[in-house]
Amino acid sequence: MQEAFVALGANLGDRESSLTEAIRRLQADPYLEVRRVSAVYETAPVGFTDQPSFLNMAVSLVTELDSILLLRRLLAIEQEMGRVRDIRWGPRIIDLDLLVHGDVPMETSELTLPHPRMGQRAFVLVPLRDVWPEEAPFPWEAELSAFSLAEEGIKRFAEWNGEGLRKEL
Ligand SMILES: Nc1ncnc2c1ncn2[C@@H]1O[C@H](COP(=O)(O)OP(=O)(O)OP(=O)(O)O)[C@@H](O)[C@H]1O
Ligand SMILES: Nc1nc2c(c(=O)[nH]1)N=C(CO)CN2
Repeated sequence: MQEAFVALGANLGDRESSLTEAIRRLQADPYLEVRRVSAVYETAPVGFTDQPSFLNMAVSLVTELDSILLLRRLLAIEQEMGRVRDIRWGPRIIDLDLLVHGDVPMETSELTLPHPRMGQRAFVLVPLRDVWPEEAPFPWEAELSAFSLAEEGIKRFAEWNGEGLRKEL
């Protein structure tokens, strides 16, 4: 069993329902065991900026699957939920990115691990920090502490209460 970390994002339609649905699908997958679920953050769009703000979160899970099979299950969830691919970095109902799986880096045309852009993305590192094991050093601590969350347009939006999202008051 190896631990994996997955980033989730949504900025089209009912963002909260999409994230809830994606987590339910991960939890229902017999090959995956979801361990921790981060808080939900509302984040300003990065890359292609003329699009609605995102909700972002992260989960940790354990699995016997190899990294490619794990990625394919994540892509299948995106597809089943109706994700349409058009603009690169453009708006989407749901996005599931594999950030890290075990400690083996890899680079193929289908999958690069760790995710090649994660260190530059506060919207990934902030939720990832929530689910990173306390006993292990967080490898992107320096990158994370260099971000100003206000400047990055990141604010805490909701929590996962085990079944769904609970809005922060
Ligand atoms: N670590 C990874 N996680 C997810 N997809 C990856 C990864 N490495 C390579 N890919 C490949 O990238 C392809 C495009 O992914 P996707 O459409 O989610 O990109 P994006 O979210 O628009 O941009 P970004 O990759 O910058 O997050 C996937 O089909 C997959 O084969
Ligand atoms: N704030 C934010 N910006 C993005 C996001 C995202 O999830 N959150 N995903 C992108 C494509 O991977 C591009 N830009």
